[in-house]
Amino acid sequence: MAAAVFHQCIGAIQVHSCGTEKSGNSSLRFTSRGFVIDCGLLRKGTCSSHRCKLHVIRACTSDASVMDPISSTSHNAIDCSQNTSIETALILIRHGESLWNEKNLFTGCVDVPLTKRGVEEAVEAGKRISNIPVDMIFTSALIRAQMTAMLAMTQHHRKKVPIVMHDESKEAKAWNQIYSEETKKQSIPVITAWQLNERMYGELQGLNKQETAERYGKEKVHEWRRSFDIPPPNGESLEMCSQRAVAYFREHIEPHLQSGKHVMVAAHGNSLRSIIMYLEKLTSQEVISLELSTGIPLLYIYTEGKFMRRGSPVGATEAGVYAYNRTLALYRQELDEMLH
Ligand SMILES: O=C(O)[C@@H](CO)OP(=O)(O)O
Repeated sequence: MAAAVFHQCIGAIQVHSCGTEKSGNSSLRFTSRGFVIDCGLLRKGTCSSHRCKLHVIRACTSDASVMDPISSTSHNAIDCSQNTSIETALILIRHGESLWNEKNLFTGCVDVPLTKRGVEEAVEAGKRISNIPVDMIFTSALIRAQMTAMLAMTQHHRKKVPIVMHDESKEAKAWNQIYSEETKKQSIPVITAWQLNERMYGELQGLNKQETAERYGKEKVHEWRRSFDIPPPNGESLEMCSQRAVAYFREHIEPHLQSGKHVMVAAHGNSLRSIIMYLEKLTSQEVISLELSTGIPLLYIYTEGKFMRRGSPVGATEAGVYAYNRTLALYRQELDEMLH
């Protein structure tokens, strides 16, 4: 039944439609008036089978106030009598191009900033996710990931202020306290963690990739770069990197998703490959052919302990990006109402 499919998509809704029964790949498109059901029968506002004009549905009544990022209250549990499971967004972004990417040098844990192009990539990434809610940001301890996260957030429609949390000492913690609840609500905590750093490339750090291949042979260098368990000289293998990155993700990031927070993670090629390996249950064979572009955000929806990949939002105005689940759709509705 079509209605059942809709219920799966966004929870309890009122359907003003012809009640056509058609199962399959129905999807929801957001408009300023509500959610347009695209059940495959709807074309340009009329149902091709039944000439039913209004295929507009609204989510169940909910004040769905969005995010209080710093306090731990979650507002995602929407008061619908049906489907109350929490769905949250996880955005992963590899940093934009760095000065050593540009020079084709092994970078690893060397703390190199973005190029001008990297800055532009980060801004572009921000546009793509500008309508996706973000309650918390995790970045590595490296400036290229932090720059990417901050630049991306300059594009976000919510205009909340990302604030780097400093809890490395008692003093640091005390000295960056915020004393206004209202200001806290307009902030997004940014947590930095070395565990999300790029894999440590050992004695390859600072060497040119092309010259290293000429010196040690292409196969050897490919093995260092893309095997799962063979480390470069005195560096970390992908397996070693994945042990710390995935442990951090499971202990420190996943609980926030579970509690209803929308999370963005800005990190690196290999720490993100490790996390994606975990999210998508890739084998060590599969992960070695996974490549991530700089500055392209990837969206996952977390619900009931599962991660569902939604690809990369293709643009801030792309219809459909926001209707992946009812929480995102309601968030989008609030944004629209706020902006117009
Ligand atoms: O140099 C590095 O730190 C990484 C990412 O740029 O390189 P690779 O893609 O070879 O793992």
